Amino acid sequence: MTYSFLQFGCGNMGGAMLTGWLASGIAPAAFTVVDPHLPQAPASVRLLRTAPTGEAPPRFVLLGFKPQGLAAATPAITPLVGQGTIVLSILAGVDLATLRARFPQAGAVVRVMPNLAAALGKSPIALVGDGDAAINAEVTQLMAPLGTAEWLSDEAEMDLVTALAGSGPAFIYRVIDALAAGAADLGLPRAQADRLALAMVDGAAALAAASEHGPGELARRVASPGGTTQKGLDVLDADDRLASLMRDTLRAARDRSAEMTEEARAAG
Ligand SMILES: NC(=O)C1=CN([C@@H]2O[C@H](COP(=O)(O)OP(=O)(O)OC[C@H]3O[C@@H](n4cnc5c(N)ncnc54)[C@H](O)[C@@H]3O)[C@@H](O)[C@H]2O)C=CC1
Ligand SMILES: O=C(O)[C@@H]1CCC=N1
Repeated sequence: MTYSFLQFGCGNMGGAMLTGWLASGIAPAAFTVVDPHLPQAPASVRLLRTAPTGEAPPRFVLLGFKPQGLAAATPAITPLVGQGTIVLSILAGVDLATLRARFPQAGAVVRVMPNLAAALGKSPIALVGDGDAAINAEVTQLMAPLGTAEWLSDEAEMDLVTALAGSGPAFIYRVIDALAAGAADLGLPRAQADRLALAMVDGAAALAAASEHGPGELARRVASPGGTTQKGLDVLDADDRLASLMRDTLRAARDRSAEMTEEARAAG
């Protein structure tokens, strides 16, 4: 597959996606990055400070800047979006209607919600768009090197999916940090606690991903009756503690995504 790919914004998330694509063997020459601040693009990727002029619209345009930058960025991007262009947007909270209003001439607009593990090909990639089945298949193929594509049946799910799949790594990093901090408080040297917590989470996630069993059954298998694990699980489970903490966390992130949708609509 050859790509003609123009990426606006190559920071944390756009950079992770580009890293994932390049690692999969796609030729760097397939990509042009437009970013006013990126210090350096990966080797052989064309880096421009402003949108190119006089060039034919590419097959893919990726919007990879902050959601609040969409209105200001639109005039420079518009001439590069043709009827044969698929606009891919990773902008949290910017809905298809807003994107379509900005790029009415696009062949399709597709919202993409990845996370930073795209750099390793291990991101969930939530997708929703207004293209046909052939376009969706093409986008699925494009996303394959970054992780697991998951098309949503309803765009309304995107706020919650953003909380879970997009923001989720930050929540897990907090958990890793809290485990290590807890162990340090209870007496382990902090650096050792950090190493142990990270190795444990890495192995536990890999095992869960490889296992035919769900996390509930895996937890049961760790917990010997009358042993240490059950005592800890009793603390997490008491009064629905962990479950309600996770629900509240996701709700807050989801609601912020919905607010951002309104803000992006209001920006015109
Ligand atoms: N950071 C994350 O884990 C995730 C971020 N996202 C979304 O990705 C987008 C980018 O977020 P980050 O990468 O974290 O931000 P960032 O601040 O690291 O990167 C944004 C980049 O866009 C560039 N930029 C700003 N205005 C531009 C313009 N008009 N044209 C071209 N480039 C421009 C900046 O120079 C910067 O390099 C956001 O819309 C966010 O909602 C989505 C999923 C996960
Ligand atoms: O925090 C944010 O708004 C973005 C969207 C998902 C992850 N980062």
